[in-house]
Amino acid sequence: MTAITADELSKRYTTVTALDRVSLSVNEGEIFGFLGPNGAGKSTFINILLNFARPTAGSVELFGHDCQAEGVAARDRIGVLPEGYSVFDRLTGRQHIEYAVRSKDADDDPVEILDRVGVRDAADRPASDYSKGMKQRLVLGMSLVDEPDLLVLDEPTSGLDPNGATEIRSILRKERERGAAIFFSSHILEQVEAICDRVGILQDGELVAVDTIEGLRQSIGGGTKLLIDVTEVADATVEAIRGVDGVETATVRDGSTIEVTCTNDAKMDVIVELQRLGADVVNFRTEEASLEDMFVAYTGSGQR
Ligand SMILES: Nc1ncnc2c1ncn2[C@@H]1O[C@H](COP(=O)(O)OP(=O)(O)OP(=O)(O)O)[C@@H](O)[C@H]1O
Repeated sequence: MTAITADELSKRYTTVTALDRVSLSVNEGEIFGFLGPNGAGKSTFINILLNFARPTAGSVELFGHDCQAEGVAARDRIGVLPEGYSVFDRLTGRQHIEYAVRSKDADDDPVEILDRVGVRDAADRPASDYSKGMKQRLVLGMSLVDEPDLLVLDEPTSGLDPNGATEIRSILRKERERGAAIFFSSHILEQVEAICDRVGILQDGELVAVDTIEGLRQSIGGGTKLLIDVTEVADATVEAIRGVDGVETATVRDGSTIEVTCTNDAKMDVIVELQRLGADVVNFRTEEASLEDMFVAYTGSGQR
């Protein structure tokens, strides 16, 4: 059974189409990255999952239960880390988890959960004393109560430093190991690339791509990135490279490196074109396309 199944899901506000016929499925036990720039519609999708908003058309199910018509049953097997969550300043970490255990009518050991999210040593301190990373892990811990089969996380690593983000990712990997599916929204590409089995890219409410990272790489033509160091870069040279068959993007990095994403077959054509234009090539090397390169190729926009 799939964890999430969206079928032609649309949401229109008065003047904005926040979601435009989005169809996707998230399998049990996979980490799915839901990626898109600000305003793409990620939170709207999650709000409909949680029945905080109703779709204008289409539907979405959690474990076979319609999120609107059978909201309670749909949410029964999920844990949620909402965007912009807050903690209760006067309650300790332990009291937060105890609260979640009671409200889910579960029987988890709060200390074991605090241990899993790395705040066991601070169990009896008020949450107001916690760092941002600790607060984030504490709220993540609340979402882990009752062993949910799906975790829905809205920007779980936003505002964290790289160490904080790494800690969250390692907790999520352990959740996947025990069989949970994870739906993870983010506009930070590195976060998604580092952990997700599959990625969906949302742009202006439309799902423009959904695939494994490797699959996305293949579909932008093998996804090779060519880095060419030249003594001088002329705009006309970069423009001419963009015109070579098989080239997706060509940009200038650090003033003297031309960065080209292209199919494997186009690599030599790019070098030949540079020679034809009289560019003085000092060095060239290849890299695999990153998720950011793919994001640019799919949405035509930069990161953040
Ligand atoms: N309640 C609302 N009323 C009107 N428009 C809304 C409402 N909620 C969201 N929108 C609009 O819908 C679009 C999608 O917003 P949404 O918050 O889902 O995007 P997002 O991808 O989560 O963005 P971010 O990464 O900034 O959180 C935006 O244009 C937003 O302004």
